[in-house]
Amino acid sequence: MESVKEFRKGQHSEGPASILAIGTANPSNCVSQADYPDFLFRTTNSEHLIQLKEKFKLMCEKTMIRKRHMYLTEEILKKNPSLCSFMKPSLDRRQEMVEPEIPKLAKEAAIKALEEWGQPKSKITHLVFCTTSCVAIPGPDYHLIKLLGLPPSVNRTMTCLHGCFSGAAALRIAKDLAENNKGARVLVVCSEIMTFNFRAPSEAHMDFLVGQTIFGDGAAAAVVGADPDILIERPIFILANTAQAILPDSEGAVEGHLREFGMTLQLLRKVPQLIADNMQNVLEEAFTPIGIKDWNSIFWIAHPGGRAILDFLEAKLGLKEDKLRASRHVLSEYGNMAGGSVFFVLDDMRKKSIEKGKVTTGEGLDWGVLVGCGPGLTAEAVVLHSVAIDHSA
Ligand SMILES: CC(=O)CC(=O)SCCNC(=O)CCNC(=O)[C@H](O)C(C)(C)COP(=O)(O)OP(=O)(O)OC[C@H]1O[C@@H](n2cnc3c(N)ncnc32)[C@H](O)[C@@H]1OP(=O)(O)O
Repeated sequence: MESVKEFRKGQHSEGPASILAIGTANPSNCVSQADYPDFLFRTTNSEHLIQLKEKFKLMCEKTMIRKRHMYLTEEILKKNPSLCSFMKPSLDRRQEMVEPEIPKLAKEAAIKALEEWGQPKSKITHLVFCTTSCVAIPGPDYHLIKLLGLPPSVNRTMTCLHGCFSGAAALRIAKDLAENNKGARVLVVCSEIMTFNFRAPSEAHMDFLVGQTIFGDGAAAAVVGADPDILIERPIFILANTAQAILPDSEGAVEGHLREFGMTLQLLRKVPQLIADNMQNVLEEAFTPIGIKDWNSIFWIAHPGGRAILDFLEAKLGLKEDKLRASRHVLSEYGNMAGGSVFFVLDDMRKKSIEKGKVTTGEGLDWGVLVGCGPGLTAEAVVLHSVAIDHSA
């Protein structure tokens, strides 16, 4: 009989986990940022708040967001007036709406990732599902298994309410699963429809309004696995190392509580400063084993949390202007879609790297970092290694 030690040896992968495919999806309804103030103040009967609307217009302009996808349309809002008040009880309606939609949107992204991967879905062994938009049992992970027709034996992990660091956290979990279960193929999915955030404007609660200038709806999926069969699988980014930290003196900086009127949102103005001030330590923790200290020598997948966050990060770390290009592009085209955003950035980076004739998926560079910051404040970093691009293929 094999010893436990021998048996365990056979359970580990030989090499590190990689991202083998990426898919993204958004609701078809798309709102231009320039039109959003009219949309918000009209649908919430707030047109009389003339000064607040002017201020909101300016805030929208400063986000550097061009458009966002939103599940909520004027038609849906007309049928659900409780969402258009500031604080009327509306949690029931909000949850009833998103519970079926979160797995549906997740399915769209997952199908694209599975198609790119090109392998039978019966080979998926694990599912990591993240959302901050709904709470239900069984959760959207369960419904996604059914919608995709995945085997009922798939091992599920659901992370709820990790907000904007959930994408990075999901990759950390997927890496651990793939490297500790030989042959595992992990489907990672983040799906957000942020109806909790929509409400009438109030001058007394500006953080709600900041949320309404930046959040967008979207889902992203990836297939993660170690020891790829290079005849049939193509790694895109290798997951080399991970690190998570609660940032010092950041209590209450991003906070939310589920209440009868939806989710509260506390977003302190010092969020961009706090993230920027602490990023050096987060990066050192993640990159010390690799020996990299020059943050301009790596490619960047920063969570597009808001324009000010990217600006502060760039200034504090002395990053060259093009380092956050992919994050700024995703922010501009989709807004902040919480955890899924970093997968949109990864997708953009590998596609642009091919288009521009770069030698690797990381804009021609070898090493890179994916960072997400969210409630806590919690920062999560994933050290990535790019993969060579064969332009002759
Ligand atoms: C959900 C998660 O898990 C994690 C997340 O990603 S949470 C979201 C994280 N994102 C943020 O915190 C947003 C970061 N902020 C920004 O990008 C920018 O501040 C912004 C685009 C919203 C505005 O741009 P700006 O250059 O700061 O404009 P600025 O002129 O200084 O501010 C405009 C108005 O915004 C409002 N404002 C900005 N940040 C605010 C905040 N956190 N709370 C309340 N009001 C705020 C203020 O009313 C301000 O007007 P006054 O100066 O007259 O008070």
